[in-house]
Amino acid sequence: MKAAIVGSTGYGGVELVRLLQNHPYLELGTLISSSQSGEPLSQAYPHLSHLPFSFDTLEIEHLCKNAEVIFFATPPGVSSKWVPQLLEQGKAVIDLSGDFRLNSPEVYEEWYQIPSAPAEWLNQAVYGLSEWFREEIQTAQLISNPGCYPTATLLALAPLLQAGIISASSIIIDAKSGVTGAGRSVKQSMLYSEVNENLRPYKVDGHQHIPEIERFASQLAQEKITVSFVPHLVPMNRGILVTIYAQVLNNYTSSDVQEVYRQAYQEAPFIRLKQNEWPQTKFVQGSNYCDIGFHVDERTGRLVVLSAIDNLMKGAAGQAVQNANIRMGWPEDTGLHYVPLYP
Ligand SMILES: NC(=O)C1=CN([C@@H]2O[C@H](COP(=O)(O)OP(=O)(O)OC[C@H]3O[C@@H](n4cnc5c(N)ncnc54)[C@H](OP(=O)(O)O)[C@@H]3O)[C@@H](O)[C@H]2O)C=CC1
Ligand SMILES: CC(=O)N[C@@H](CCC(=O)OP(=O)(O)O)C(=O)O
Repeated sequence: MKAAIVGSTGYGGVELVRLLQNHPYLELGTLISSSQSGEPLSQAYPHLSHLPFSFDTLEIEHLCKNAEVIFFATPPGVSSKWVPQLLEQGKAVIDLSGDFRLNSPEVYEEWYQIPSAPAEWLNQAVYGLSEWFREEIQTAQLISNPGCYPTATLLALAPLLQAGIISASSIIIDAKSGVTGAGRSVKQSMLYSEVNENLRPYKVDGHQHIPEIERFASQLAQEKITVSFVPHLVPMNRGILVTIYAQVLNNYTSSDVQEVYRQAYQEAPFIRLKQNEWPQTKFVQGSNYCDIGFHVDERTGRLVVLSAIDNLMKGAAGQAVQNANIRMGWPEDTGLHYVPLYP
């Protein structure tokens, strides 16, 4: 099956190129760039000079002719303009951007500060948090891939919220990300000299992933949830670590929490429950795993949960391929087998 990648000059896009090279059922049909069309892939990424691809222009007819599934790895506000036309042509679309993750145009415009896709299209999107929306993904025409922070956060929180183990009003999320999370476009704040030897909190007064986390946490818990969420930029390329604090209800113990996670994820090939060491970004680098560990602090009555992912893999391209696999009825881990890197 042929795939198109729109935004293939970016970090999410090039990670999809890496993954599709080793996918037995998906092949690269066309790589789209709005700024470098006609240029060889190797010009943007010299390490890929073995692949005989040049970038193509973004046109509906070209996409439809060269792909059955289309990945958008573009900044906010791009996919919402193109996806409705592709859906009308019967194509399957997996969108890595935030354009279809919220169900209210007003909420999207408040947090993203740009025009939203129309509500009718927002309502067609299925949220691609693979482990929790598998059934819906199987028949979706438009899969809205989750944000990187919401992926790490919701995978850690969902089992606890469903089991009613934590107080829904007590959730605090302390999140850290590597710099590839900000994309490849040039920004002064992302210069080496600005980022290196620095630990930077940002968007402390409101990050666009808050409404996404709250929407799906509330849906999974079946009650309204608000969270405190503070992201930080860490001087490393890849990786997200979130540390979540919440009040434990009814004196639930460590073994209760362990059992809740075990049951939730016993058939989830990419969730690893850590018992003998804490999750770390290095242990998931380049992989589609989400490593989860926890500690029930009996002294304070609080649960601390740690969740680590690679932002470009489980947080973006890896989960997008996992969703394509689920959608097409292939084994969920097709093309995602991982040979660990260390150091
Ligand atoms: N980086 C990450 O860890 C994660 C990113 N995401 C989301 O995925 C999306 C892609 O992120 P990322 O790869 O990091 O971003 P990058 O900035 O690295 O890449 C985005 C690409 O989109 C293309 N693009 C820009 N403007 C347009 C336009 N108007 N029309 C068509 N294409 C355009 C650009 O390519 P060109 O100019 O060549 O067309 C660029 O290469 C974003 O929405 C991001 O928020 C989600 C989860 C994690
Ligand atoms: C380190 C860093 O800057 N990360 C980005 C993640 C962006 C992202 O993935 O945004 P959407 O998924 O909502 O489009 C940020 O915090 O804005």
